[in-house]
Amino acid sequence: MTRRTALVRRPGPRLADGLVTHLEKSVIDLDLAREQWEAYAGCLRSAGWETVEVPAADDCPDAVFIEDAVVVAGDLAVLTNPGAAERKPEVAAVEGVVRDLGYRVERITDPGTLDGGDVLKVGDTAYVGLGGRTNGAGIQQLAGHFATVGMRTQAVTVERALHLKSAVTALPDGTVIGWDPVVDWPGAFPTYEGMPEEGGAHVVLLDESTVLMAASAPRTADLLRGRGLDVVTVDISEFEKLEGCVTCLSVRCRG
Ligand SMILES: NC(=O)NCCC[C@H](N)C(=O)O
Repeated sequence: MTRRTALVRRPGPRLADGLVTHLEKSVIDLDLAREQWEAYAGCLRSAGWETVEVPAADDCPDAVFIEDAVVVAGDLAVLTNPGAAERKPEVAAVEGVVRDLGYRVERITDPGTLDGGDVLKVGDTAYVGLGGRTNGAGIQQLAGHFATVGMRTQAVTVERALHLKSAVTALPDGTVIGWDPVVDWPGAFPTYEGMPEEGGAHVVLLDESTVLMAASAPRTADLLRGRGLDVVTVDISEFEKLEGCVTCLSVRCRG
């Protein structure tokens, strides 16, 4: 497989009813959210990614955070079993899309729960957040599935953030970056560096030298540019109010 396809899912009319766990609820501007989502998808396409829309799930306020519904690795797509009951109906419509893309499909089932936002792949290691949304049974099931594509799985406790990838992501060279106040176990990663802003913990790898980041982390963007990376920024303020970040608005399928 050689592909650079990104799954995305349009925000629905009930976006403002999305869950918040570590933040106070604030007013969401739905029109602005829709514009920001278009701009985000446009950034992916400008960087050479084909975007594929998963059918909207308008009854599910958080469906736009498509990363939580499916995890891909090699030829495998693992449909998740989200830890929040409200989000479980988001998963069903993803299956047809990943099958059409040629993926072999497995799934996380009860009593296991797992949100894709808890899965950080770095090389052939998948770090998986054990916390509010993902439990030990979910991680065990994922480890079994990932073993079939040569990925090893390591659990990392997450207590101060919604998901592991709300706290840390990885640069193209494998360095794990995070925002120290919400990183429970920096020592879990071979290399870890704290970034100066919360939004600076989140990068989407567009290619080997380019990352996509939220506009809310300008100091981190400068810092990463200083390290020789190309940095593309996009304003996702309406999704940040719902504890979303750049990673959770797409699923990158590389092969
Ligand atoms: N992967 C992610 O970080 N997803 C963000 C999900 C935010 C959503 N409001 C939720 O609480 O599930």
